[in-house]
Amino acid sequence: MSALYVLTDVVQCYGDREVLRLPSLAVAEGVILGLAGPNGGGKSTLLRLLAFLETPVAGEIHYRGAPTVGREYALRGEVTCFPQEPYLLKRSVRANVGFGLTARGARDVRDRVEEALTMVGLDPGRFAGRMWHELSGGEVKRVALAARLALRPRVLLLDEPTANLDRDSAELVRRAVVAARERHGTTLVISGHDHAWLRAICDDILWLRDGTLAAPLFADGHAWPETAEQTNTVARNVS
Ligand SMILES: Nc1ncnc2c1ncn2[C@@H]1O[C@H](COP(=O)(O)OP(=O)(O)OP(=O)(O)O)[C@@H](O)[C@H]1O
Repeated sequence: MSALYVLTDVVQCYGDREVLRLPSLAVAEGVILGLAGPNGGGKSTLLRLLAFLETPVAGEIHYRGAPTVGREYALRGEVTCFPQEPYLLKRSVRANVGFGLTARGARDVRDRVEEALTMVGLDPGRFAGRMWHELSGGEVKRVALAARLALRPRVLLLDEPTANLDRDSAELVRRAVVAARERHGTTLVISGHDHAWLRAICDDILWLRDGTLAAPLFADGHAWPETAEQTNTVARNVS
């Protein structure tokens, strides 16, 4: 696999406070990379940089082999974000999931909406015609995820996608994410506090604390941050 992102000496500050410092980080195309660590560790900040929503105050981000500085706006179309608290448009489930596809002029909107709903475990026959207010909180989250999956993005960045979900819903999200990579080759970066869930799905998990990369967790769980000695190890599949 080749590197999709390469970050070198990246620093991000809010005001005069440094919140992220990454000497070196590479994310391979097609990987599922987890971001773990305590509140305020810098996970969401890193996701915003990978989404090109912010520009670092220092350092370089390369995407698909080219520098990104000055091209952030154009590059945002390559990346789809799933925020911590996704919301739906005041429309039907079908209209919500199809919104981005219709905006892009896709022709097979109906089929792709149904595929995406099925991927998140929502039967299109039961759910597509429902209105946004006829859903539980967990269903809202899965509809919002289906709207992102329907776009078949190259990169999908998920900020705590299982927060407030019960075990069954979290499992459905896990399967949907795996399917996105298997069917469409999507690269996924996922932040979360549910370490067991992350370990079940991620090729690698990075541990961010106080804005720096600490010891890595591996998907097989053999190295927890308390005991690991390695630092600044990054997604292993980078060539
Ligand atoms: N817009 C902002 N302005 C100022 N400081 C910010 C802003 N966003 C985040 N921060 C600060 O940056 C640091 C990293 O925050 P970030 O949201 O990236 O952490 P996180 O690891 O995602 O946390 P959580 O697990 O709570 O979601 C924190 O100290 C936070 O207070």
